[in-house]
Amino acid sequence: MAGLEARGIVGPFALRGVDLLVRPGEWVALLGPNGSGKSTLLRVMAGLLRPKGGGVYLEGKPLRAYGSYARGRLLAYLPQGGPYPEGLVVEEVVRLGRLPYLGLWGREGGEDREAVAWALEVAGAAHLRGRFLGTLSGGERQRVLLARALAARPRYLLLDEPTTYLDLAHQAEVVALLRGLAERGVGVLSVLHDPNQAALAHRVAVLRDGRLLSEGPPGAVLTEPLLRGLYGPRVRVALLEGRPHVYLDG
Ligand SMILES: Nc1ncnc2c1ncn2[C@@H]1O[C@H](COP(=O)(O)OP(=O)(O)OP(=O)(O)O)[C@@H](O)[C@H]1O
Repeated sequence: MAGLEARGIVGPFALRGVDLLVRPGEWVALLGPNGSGKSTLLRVMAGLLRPKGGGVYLEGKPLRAYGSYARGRLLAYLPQGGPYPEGLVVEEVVRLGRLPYLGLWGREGGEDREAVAWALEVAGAAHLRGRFLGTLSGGERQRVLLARALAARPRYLLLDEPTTYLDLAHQAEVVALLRGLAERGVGVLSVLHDPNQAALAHRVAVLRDGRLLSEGPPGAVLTEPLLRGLYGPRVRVALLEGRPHVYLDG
């Protein structure tokens, strides 16, 4: 079956039985309070953490049955924090994203160079290509790491808070990019804290205390009762052009 699927994930840490399916061609935003298990779920779905119960399936096959290069060609993961390869030049960092195609000693071909150039361009990092990663601002670095994930041209993209460190204009660009990638067939799962960014996704999944509280189209999930339950009684939701717009009263 097409898709990246978490089935009955229990543990590690907070997760208490989570089912989530990300299909090619859709962007799912994962929302939830601090400590609810979002990053843990993403790392489990990227194959970086082993669940205590349940399993992850990539295109119908258990994720752990894939070798790391085969998995890396299908699925890319953008972590929330470091460590960062600070001593590398941006272009080298992004080329690391091609590792699943090259192996450790592989020779780079035209397709690899094209993918790196494309990823730098769409992540808005092409002008940084000659800079050392360690000299960049937080937002610039974030765009380079996004480019590294894109360079694999993955079928599934898992992103942990991809808009952190970005200024307002770049946040909007990344959000538009996620939607655009999904529209070109990529399955995107992104942890986001801003419900107004999540409102632009095709589907929103909400985690609380390690369980999936709600899942569906943004208009059905991002309601006042649900958001007040998560973030307190001051939350208000207005509809702007048919989409929920979330703000705090007073
Ligand atoms: N390595 C670890 N060892 C022990 N507990 C951990 C570990 N990693 C995460 N946890 C715990 O698991 C729970 C979920 O953490 P997780 O990082 O998945 O939450 P989150 O929803 O991504 O939070 P945030 O919004 O703050 O990033 C937290 O209570 C956290 O303390």
